[in-house]
Amino acid sequence: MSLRDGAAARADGAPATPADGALVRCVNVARTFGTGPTAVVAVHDVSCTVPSGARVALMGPSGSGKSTLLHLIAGLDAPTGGTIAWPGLGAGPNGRPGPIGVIFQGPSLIPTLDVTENVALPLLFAGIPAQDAAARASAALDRVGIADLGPKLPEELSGGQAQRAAVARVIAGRPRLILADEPTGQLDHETGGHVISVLLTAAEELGAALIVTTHDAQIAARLPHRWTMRDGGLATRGAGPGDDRRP
Ligand SMILES: Nc1ncnc2c1ncn2[C@@H]1O[C@H](COP(=O)(O)OP(=O)(O)OP(=O)(O)O)[C@@H](O)[C@H]1O
Repeated sequence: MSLRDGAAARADGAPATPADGALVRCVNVARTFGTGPTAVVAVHDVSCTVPSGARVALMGPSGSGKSTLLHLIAGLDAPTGGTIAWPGLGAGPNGRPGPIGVIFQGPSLIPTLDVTENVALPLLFAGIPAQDAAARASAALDRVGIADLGPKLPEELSGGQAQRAAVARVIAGRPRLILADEPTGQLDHETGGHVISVLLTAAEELGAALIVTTHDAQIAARLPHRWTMRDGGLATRGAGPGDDRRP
């Protein structure tokens, strides 16, 4: 698979094009770690489409392959089988798919940088001039309700504030797809609910699709589309209230 391949063949053989509204298309995707008797099949035979505007809760037991699938969709990892294409996103710098924002499990802020610098850093890496990056970082922090925390170091933030900062870092990049890997896993229920609200608002304002992995049924209920993984496969699909679309 080439990460530049923005028009890989669909399962029916037709080219995937932005015109069909698909941001991401996975066809028979597999990811095996290692080889031989100790190989771990983390994901197998997953076919799914992420339409623009999707709001997906990706659920499933621990070890069922959710994070692995998310990393594949993000283009941070390559499948060992099948194809992934990003027909609605195209290729960004370095051949990686175009604007995708990823929020990882647990703390992800660089401890020696203040919050504004953390949010601005990916913009600097993307070649945006320092002054513009700082302005976009401040605006993103304002959007998630922590404008006053810009000068703080990550260690001075609560868990919920740190996740808001992680959301701000994603917003600043203006992604068309946001992937959040258990963004509320280390937060109490109420704080987690606020973080999901911030994510949903951000996705709405950016016109971005959103996939959130979670073990929390109440968090999942905030998203209309439900995908469930089991033993590396996508076991059930659709299933949000009033929505039976296939993934
Ligand atoms: N880098 C790796 N090397 C080897 N095995 C891995 C690697 N990453 C994941 N795995 C294995 O792949 C399987 C799926 O892991 P994954 O993290 O995708 O599950 P998950 O559903 O996200 O779990 P959780 O809900 O606990 O985060 C597990 O058996 C895991 O041990």
